[in-house]
Amino acid sequence: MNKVSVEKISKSYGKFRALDNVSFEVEGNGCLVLLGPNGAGKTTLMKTMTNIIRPTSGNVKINDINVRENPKKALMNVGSLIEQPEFYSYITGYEALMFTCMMRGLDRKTCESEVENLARLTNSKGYLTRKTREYSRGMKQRVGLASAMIGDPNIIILDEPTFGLDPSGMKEVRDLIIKLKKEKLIILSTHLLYEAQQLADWVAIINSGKLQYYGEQEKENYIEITGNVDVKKLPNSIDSVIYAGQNRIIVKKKTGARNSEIIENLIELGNTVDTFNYYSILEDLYVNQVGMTSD
Ligand SMILES: Nc1ncnc2c1ncn2[C@@H]1O[C@H](COP(=O)(O)OP(=O)(O)OP(=O)(O)O)[C@@H](O)[C@H]1O
Repeated sequence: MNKVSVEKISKSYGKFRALDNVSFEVEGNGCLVLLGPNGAGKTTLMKTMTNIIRPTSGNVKINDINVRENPKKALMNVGSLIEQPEFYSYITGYEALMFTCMMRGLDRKTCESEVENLARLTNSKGYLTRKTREYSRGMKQRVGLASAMIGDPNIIILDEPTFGLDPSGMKEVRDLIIKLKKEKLIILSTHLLYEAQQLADWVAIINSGKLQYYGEQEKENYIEITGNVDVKKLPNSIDSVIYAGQNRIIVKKKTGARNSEIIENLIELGNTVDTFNYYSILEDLYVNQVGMTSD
């Protein structure tokens, strides 16, 4: 079972409410992406999940075990990377990983092969023997990611995992998460909607400490069609029109409707179709929930 239950979590810093009665439950394998503007409360939420801070009220349960009451048991199978990873500057990345691994109760030999394997996965092998004070932000991030994966946890919580990485590094990490989420529950925050579109099975949008939206990412239900399409001549396989402009419409298709069938029907009804592609409504959803920064 991989389950995280956030129950009515609030967190105040003095009079300021960083989190306000946030509740949701995520269960299964896949990736939950937390979205929201700077200062929305994403990191604070992840810190309550991993027992780094105590919520003012509410509970987080991992696999039904209360993180506050029984942190060791609740977090036994959880790996995390919260905020920017910092290491003692006088140790090497290898030593930092070995230390974390041994803290997890694994013997030296297992730790050596584990660190070797994670160094390969995160592409950090080339500099692991250097002191961490010499690391760039991206190098630290990769070692931090490796550290979050030590012991092969079933649940991994990552605060902006691609922050500071170069474009190839970002892709490597995204590919790694796509692989990991097949058999784990990943919870991550990001500001990159493209990343969220690629990774998310579920999306939570947080704004000013409140959960504004929680739902599945309906990746395959929305279609963008360009061509000469008349909204009065749409087949039954289309559920609703989200946007209609000149030569471009965005529609929600009916569950189970096949794309080839929709295209055929559109043409039979006298429309012309130039392009037909999946459309992510995540950006529309985000802007609807959060508004533009200049609002
Ligand atoms: N220790 C603290 N003391 C006082 N206020 C804090 C503290 N930590 C966080 N905050 C405030 O709580 C709010 C939420 O911060 P948080 O770091 O959770 O946001 P975030 O959504 O992760 O932002 P970002 O996307 O910029 O990383 C912010 O207004 C922040 O200033």
